[in-house]
Amino acid sequence: MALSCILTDIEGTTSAIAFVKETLFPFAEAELDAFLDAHEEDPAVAAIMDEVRHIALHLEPRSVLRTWMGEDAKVTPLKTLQGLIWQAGYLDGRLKGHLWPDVAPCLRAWSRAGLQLAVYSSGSVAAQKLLFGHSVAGDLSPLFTGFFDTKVGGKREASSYATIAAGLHLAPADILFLSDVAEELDAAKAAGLATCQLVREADGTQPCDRHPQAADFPAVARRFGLPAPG
Ligand SMILES: CSCCC(=O)C(=O)COP(=O)(O)O
Ligand SMILES: [Mg+2]
Repeated sequence: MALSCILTDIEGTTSAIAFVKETLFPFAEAELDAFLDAHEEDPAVAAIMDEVRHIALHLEPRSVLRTWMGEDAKVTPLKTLQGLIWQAGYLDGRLKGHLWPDVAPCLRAWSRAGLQLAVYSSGSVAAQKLLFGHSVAGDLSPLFTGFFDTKVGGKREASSYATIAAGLHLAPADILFLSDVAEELDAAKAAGLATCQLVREADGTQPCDRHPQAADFPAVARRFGLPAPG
């Protein structure tokens, strides 16, 4: 199998689920009202609020956003807004993007070897760039040539992966998708991508025997014959 691109999920794959659920999400929830009071008139924020009103007709938009936050709903306007709120936290140092220690060395080795790297997360593209740009391992954003979010579709829909492959100008079979979530891997496999489930003990991932499994990124490298850090 000649892979030319690694497409990676974030939560549960490069980064701890606890970082997303216990740091990022509470940060956005705590800052929501202050952020909206200060920025509701900004065109980007006004467009998000219009989208919320369009989806949840007749409901109070701030309450809708809080309900979605409570449900961890992967709704594009919420994910876009969270990214805008996190920006201030990353820029003033209150937030630092968590990465498991095995991740950055492998990403660097894979990029050095000429593999393309791309991200597909429910978090907005802006949020992805912030996490990798302000990560515990430094600024990794230049390693990536593609960032994809729910604007290409949901992560459990095969068509999203076909859209990503087309966006990267690659055949689906050239791309290896890494994720902890079986339904996302099923969708990627249905679109023709190679798949590998990250089963991270610390995250309590449920193993799925429909896909190759790896405990960390070096195990992905061994399983797929990819370069490993020297
Ligand atoms: C860009 S980090 C924030 C991740 C996020 O908002 C989220 O909902 C988790 O999505 P993922 O697709 O990475 O599981
Ligand atoms: Mg995940």
